[in-house]
Amino acid sequence: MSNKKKIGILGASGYTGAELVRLLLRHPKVEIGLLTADRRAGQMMGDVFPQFAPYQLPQLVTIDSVDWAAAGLDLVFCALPHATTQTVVQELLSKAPDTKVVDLSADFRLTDPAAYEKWYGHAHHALDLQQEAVYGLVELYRRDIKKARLVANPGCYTSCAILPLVPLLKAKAIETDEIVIDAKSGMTGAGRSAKEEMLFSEVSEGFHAYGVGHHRHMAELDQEFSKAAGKEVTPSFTPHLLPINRGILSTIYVRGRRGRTAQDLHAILAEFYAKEPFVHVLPFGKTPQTRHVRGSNMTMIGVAADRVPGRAIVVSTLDNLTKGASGQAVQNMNLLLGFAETVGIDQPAVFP
Ligand SMILES: NC(=O)C1=CN([C@@H]2O[C@H](COP(=O)(O)OP(=O)(O)OC[C@H]3O[C@@H](n4cnc5c(N)ncnc54)[C@H](OP(=O)(O)O)[C@@H]3O)[C@@H](O)[C@H]2O)C=CC1
Ligand SMILES: CC(=O)N[C@@H](CCC(=O)OP(=O)(O)O)C(=O)O
Repeated sequence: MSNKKKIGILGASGYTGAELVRLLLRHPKVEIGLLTADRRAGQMMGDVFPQFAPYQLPQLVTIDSVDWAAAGLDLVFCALPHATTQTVVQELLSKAPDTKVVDLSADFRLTDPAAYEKWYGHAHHALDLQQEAVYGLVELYRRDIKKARLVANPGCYTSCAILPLVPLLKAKAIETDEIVIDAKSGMTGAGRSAKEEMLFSEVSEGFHAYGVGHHRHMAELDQEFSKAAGKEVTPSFTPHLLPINRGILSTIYVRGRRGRTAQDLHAILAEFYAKEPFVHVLPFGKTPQTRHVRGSNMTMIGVAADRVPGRAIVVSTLDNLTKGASGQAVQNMNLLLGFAETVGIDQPAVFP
């Protein structure tokens, strides 16, 4: 009998679900025991994504057909649309309370029920689980994640901004009311379901901002920044849609506090992440590109001086499907199941 841990992926026919399959196929300590889909239930992964055709994988089934108590799953990844997730996770944990869950949606990321209701437009349906969930950004919450049952994997834009900014806020090294995050994402960030505004002809050869002044990731940024600073922080944040498949790059403008220079801010980040396997701080003045992290679980951060006295420019990049979603989720799984943190996710970016 295999002593590998048995893993389920809900929403395996979507982009983050498929990225989980890609990563777990190379993971030596787990086997995939369940894959679910909605419209594509009944198909094989190789029918939906031909790159998986050579691999032995379970057939895609509906969530309703799963008997959670009998499934014998050690851990379930939930890669479903927002709001669908809450009732599914509630049902799963009521029938199989020892199963660990890593949820990739936003359903359990916000600790304040009022903030959830405000930003997502409806009351939360599983408030007890919302309170139980641990925010799954490993570099900041490693100790809590190891003890958790339900982990709320962070958003992709938010990871790309929280990783560079939280150490600076914790060190009280930047002014909290002058943070500007100018973020750009590739199109897989929007998921695989067909949407008119995501057609090639609507996005290629162009570039635009969206969610201007009201994107829901602001709630997550406010939560994590305020916690780090010990006071309310509301940054400016504007997402843009890039006509590329994978990658987020954020250009972040900050002002050093009490005479802190850009070099001081760089030193804080370099020290904070010196031992982290998935965050790389570049030498001062150098900035990363999305292609340096494509397909890897790495976040790259660069810091440079602004010509405006007292200000610094921080550039941060990650792959939205990997460190921004499924790679981060596997990093969480490794902690939850007691594996070394880097197993299965230590490959470098694809080249070129
Ligand atoms: N894409 C990204 O970069 C990131 C995504 N996320 C979050 O991860 C989650 C998944 O995103 P993503 O993979 O992009 O989404 P996709 O739209 O690509 O995939 C959604 C998956 O959920 C299934 N599904 C849809 N509706 C239902 C339903 N009502 N009941 C059961 N299953 C359903 C789909 O099945 P079928 O294919 O059969 O319709 C598909 O497998 C979302 O909450 C998203 O916000 C988080 C960070 C980054
Ligand atoms: C390019 C694009 O559309 N990106 C998505 C965010 C990515 C994501 O999935 O974040 P959540 O998990 O919080 O939904 C958006 O702006 O809605």
